Amino acid sequence: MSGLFISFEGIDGAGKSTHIDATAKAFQAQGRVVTLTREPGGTPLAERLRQMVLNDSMDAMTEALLVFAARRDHVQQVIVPALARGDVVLCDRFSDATFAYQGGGRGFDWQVLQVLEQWVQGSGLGEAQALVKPDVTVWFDLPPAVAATRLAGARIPDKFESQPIAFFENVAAGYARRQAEDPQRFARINAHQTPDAVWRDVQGALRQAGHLRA
Ligand SMILES: Nc1ncnc2c1ncn2[C@@H]1O[C@H](COP(=O)(O)OP(=O)(O)OP(=O)(O)O)[C@@H](O)[C@H]1O
Ligand SMILES: Cc1cn([C@H]2C[C@H](O)[C@@H](COP(=O)(O)O)O2)c(=O)[nH]c1=O
Repeated sequence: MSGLFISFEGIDGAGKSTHIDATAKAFQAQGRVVTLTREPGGTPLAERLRQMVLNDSMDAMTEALLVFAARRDHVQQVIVPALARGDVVLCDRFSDATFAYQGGGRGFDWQVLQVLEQWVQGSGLGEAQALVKPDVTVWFDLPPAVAATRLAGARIPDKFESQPIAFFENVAAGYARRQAEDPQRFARINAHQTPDAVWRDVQGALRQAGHLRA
């Protein structure tokens, strides 16, 4: 059986985490082995880099280089081996988040991010070849003002969660640009609904793509 790579994306508070466990259970009920992971993170080294990215002040290029360094380790150590075993890999954020947050949110150069993506998710030798990238990206699309209301008081905000709504408008624009560049890969979910309705749409999208049975 071949592996399947699904990423979950959206601005902070959009509702990704609420639905990733349910997605894992749905695949396990169909006899699939699931690898649940996240970015930045997923390996001991990448989790250490996560702490820096989420807590330390730095410029946009430093942030981009650290998240790609974490991704390189994660791809090599976890994602590629899991896909080779035939697992379903469910990843809470992947490279679209870098384009959305560092590209859209921070205004870092989109073309430089595309070069880094080729290097990090390819062979690392700069050769033109198939990238390690999600088969499906489930994008939880939620107005930033609604996400802010959901997060208010829920936990101590990290560096990104403390950003103003204007920042998240730019992050959302980054996600929209990524979707426009690769529309077949994206399942855009209206996350401004009840959790049950969002879950129905997530299942519907994965069924329509032929990955979940009814
Ligand atoms: N459809 C929904 N309607 C109302 N509240 C929701 C909905 N989905 C999730 N929530 C609540 O919103 C908050 C954020 O949800 P969740 O942690 O799943 O978001 P997230 O996208 O994973 O956020 P982050 O990326 O910041 O970790 C939680 O308190 C959760 O219970
Ligand atoms: C992968 C990735 C993530 N980020 C940001 C986005 C979030 O604010 C945090 C991760 O926190 P979460 O609770 O796991 O969603 O990191 C980023 O800026 N760039 C990235 O590439």
